[in-house]
Amino acid sequence: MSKVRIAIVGCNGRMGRVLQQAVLEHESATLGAVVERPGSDTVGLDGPELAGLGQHGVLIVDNLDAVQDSIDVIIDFTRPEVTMNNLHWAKAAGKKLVIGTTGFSDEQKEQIQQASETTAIMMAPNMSIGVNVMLQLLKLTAKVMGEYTDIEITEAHHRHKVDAPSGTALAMGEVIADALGRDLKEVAVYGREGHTGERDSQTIGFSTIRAGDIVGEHTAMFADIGERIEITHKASSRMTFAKGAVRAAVWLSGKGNGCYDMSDVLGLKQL
Ligand SMILES: NC(=O)C1=CN([C@@H]2O[C@H](COP(=O)(O)OP(=O)(O)OC[C@H]3O[C@@H](n4cnc5c(N)ncnc54)[C@H](OP(=O)(O)O)[C@@H]3O)[C@@H](O)[C@H]2O)C=CC1
Ligand SMILES: O=C(O)C1=N[C@H](C(=O)O)C[C@H](O)C1
Repeated sequence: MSKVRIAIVGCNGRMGRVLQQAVLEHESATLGAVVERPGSDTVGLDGPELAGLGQHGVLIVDNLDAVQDSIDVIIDFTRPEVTMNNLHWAKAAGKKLVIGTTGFSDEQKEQIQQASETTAIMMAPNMSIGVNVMLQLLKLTAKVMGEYTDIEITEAHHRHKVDAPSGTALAMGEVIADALGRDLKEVAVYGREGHTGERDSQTIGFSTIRAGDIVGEHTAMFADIGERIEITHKASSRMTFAKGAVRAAVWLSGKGNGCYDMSDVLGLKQL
């Protein structure tokens, strides 16, 4: 079988560099293209070589038109506005799209859903296996203990992260709120300061840490009087996200139109 030809958009970024490595190491994938921002002074350079992976003859371009015939699936870990442009391009060009970017507005999420009616899209704020198993554990814990415990979500990331709370923390909140029949928009509390009054038992609290080189850490606490459960995931390497994204791209290459997530890729919905 021929290999799935993957384009990495944002190839010089923290994720872009490990994504190139993960594609090169995957037996069913090949690096079809590497893309950077228009006007980048890295255009024309060998993408993998710049990422410290040796020469592979895949030269950086600054637009997807230039590589349309060399790619099957796009992997995008950039910024929301960049991803939205790539979404429109993918739709017009009939290419499949894996979205790892976080920080979308509700309107942008709606546009992604709409595009998936005519394009295959896989979107997940966290592509590690561990976080997606954790989301299943949260569903179970919320159903058993959520009604009588105080629920707090904390997350920690590196100093360069630009969105907060993380996409993963928000997904954790959504899974828990859904399991409890609550609307996250109504019950989420994003940080506390001053005279806050006592805790409202229906709320789900979020706390954010930005420091140093933390790759990504997430905890959900379900606290009662006398006991509490804390479910934690710690990523210590971006390769865990990159491997998940490449696995998703290869999986998506065989799928029809629709909006999929990591639980589809990992077969967690059948559990
Ligand atoms: N789903 C998941 O599992 C994970 C998701 N993420 C998310 O991925 C995103 C990226 O994170 P990270 O890699 O740390 O960020 P970086 O800022 O390191 O990387 C983003 C890259 O995109 C490039 N870029 C900007 N504009 C364009 C454009 N128009 N075309 C092509 N490339 C462009 C940037 O270039 P320049 O520097 O010149 O602006 C940069 O190289 C974030 O939203 C983050 O939250 C991160 C890890 C895991
Ligand atoms: O920006 C990051 O680095 C990460 N972002 C994702 C998120 O917002 O949840 C996933 C991961 O934790 C790393």
